[in-house]
Amino acid sequence: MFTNKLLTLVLVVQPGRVLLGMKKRWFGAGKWNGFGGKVQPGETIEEAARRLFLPENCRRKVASQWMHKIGNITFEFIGETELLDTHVFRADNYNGEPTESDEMRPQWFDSDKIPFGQMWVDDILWFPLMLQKKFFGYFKFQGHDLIIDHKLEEVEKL
Ligand SMILES: CSc1nc2ncnc(N)c2[nH]1
Repeated sequence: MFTNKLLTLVLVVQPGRVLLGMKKRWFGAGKWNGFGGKVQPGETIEEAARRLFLPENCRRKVASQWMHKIGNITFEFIGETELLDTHVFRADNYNGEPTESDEMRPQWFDSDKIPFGQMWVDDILWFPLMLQKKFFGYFKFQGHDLIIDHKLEEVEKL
C-alpha cells in the first residue's frame, strides 16, 4: 500500500544555461537538482512551487505565468511505502539573481555542461525532454543510485 507525497521541482532555463542548486542537507544532499520541496496542506502545487522557489520579497513582483508545468515524475524507492509525486516546472521568465539558502547553493550551468554525474541518475534521461516537450515519468530506485525500472513518455498535455 503506497502513500503519495506531493513535491515540486522548478528548473530555471534561459538561452544556453540552466540554474541548479547543490542540495546541502537532508534528502538528496550532495546532488545538483532543481528547486522545490513538499506541497503543504491547503496550497496548490503551483503555490508551493512559487513559495519554495521565490524569495518572499519577490513573490508579489513575479507574474503567475513565470513558470509552466512540463513534467510529472513518480519516484519509488524500494522498501519505502511513500511515492514521490514530483511536479516539474520550467521557469523561463525568471530574471532574478538566485541566492544561497540553508538548503541550496545555486549555480548556473551551460546547457551543454549539465553536471549529470553529480545529479540523480534519472535526470540525464528526462532533461533533454524538458527543453522541448512535456512528459510523464516513473522511476523505481534501489537505493539512491540504481534505477531498476522506469517509464518515460512525451505527452502533449499534462
Ligand atoms: C524532487 S526531489 C527529487 N527526488 C528525486 N529522486 C530521484 N530523482 C530525482 N531527480 C529526484 N528529485
